[in-house]
Amino acid sequence: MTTLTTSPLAPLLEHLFEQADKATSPGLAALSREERDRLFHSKTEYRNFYGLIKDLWLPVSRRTGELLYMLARASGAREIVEFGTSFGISTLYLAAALRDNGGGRLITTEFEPDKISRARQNLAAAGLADLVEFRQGDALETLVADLPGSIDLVLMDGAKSLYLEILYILEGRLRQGAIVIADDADACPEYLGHVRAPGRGYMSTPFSEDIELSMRAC
Ligand SMILES: C[S@@+](CC[C@H](N)C(=O)[O-])C[C@H]1O[C@@H](n2cnc3c(N)ncnc32)[C@H](O)[C@@H]1O
Repeated sequence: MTTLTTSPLAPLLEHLFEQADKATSPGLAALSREERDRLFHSKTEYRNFYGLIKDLWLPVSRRTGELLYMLARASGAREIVEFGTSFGISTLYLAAALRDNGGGRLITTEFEPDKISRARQNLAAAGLADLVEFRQGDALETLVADLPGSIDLVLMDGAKSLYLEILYILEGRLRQGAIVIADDADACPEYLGHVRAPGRGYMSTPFSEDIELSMRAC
């Protein structure tokens, strides 16, 4: 029996994935494919882009969620940082792993206030709110202070154009053996270039559904 596979979390996740599937975005529908692509990759207009599509949940898949839970459990993670909370689906998987590891802290950050508020409710409904510290604002600002001295696991799932900048902020605190999971990493070639380059201190491999799985090796 695990927190992930039992009530209240298991039925809650089913319900949330159903809700996520139903969400639509007038903001996204109004954008041309070219404009969508440009904003998605922009390093300066990501705030505008995610504001336009704020009705979408954009959650990790169930498989990726299970992978997050397994990686956090297998590594015995106690200190986790998440970039990109949205409605808190990935947060639920990671917080469940912390609970089953015996406790810890998950710092998660999101700039849409309505999303943070819904994520808070979801974590409370799962009985996992005590493990999560929500930081509202741009991760480039919210993650620069008050971080754990040693980070065990990072999930990158916010604006793809910022993955490398966020990694630079966290890098000095990653413990040896720390795991970094980057969702939709193909959208961020400069990030992939860094974690895959010899001599940068990582082992890294593409893994499942557009994930880059990296480990801080030294
Ligand atoms: C792909 S969604 C995250 C999905 C979430 N991890 C889940 O599985 O439910 C990306 C989220 O990151 C947020 N975001 C993007 N860039 C951000 C930034 N620089 N700072 C804070 N939040 C950001 C967006 O508003 C959006 O809600």
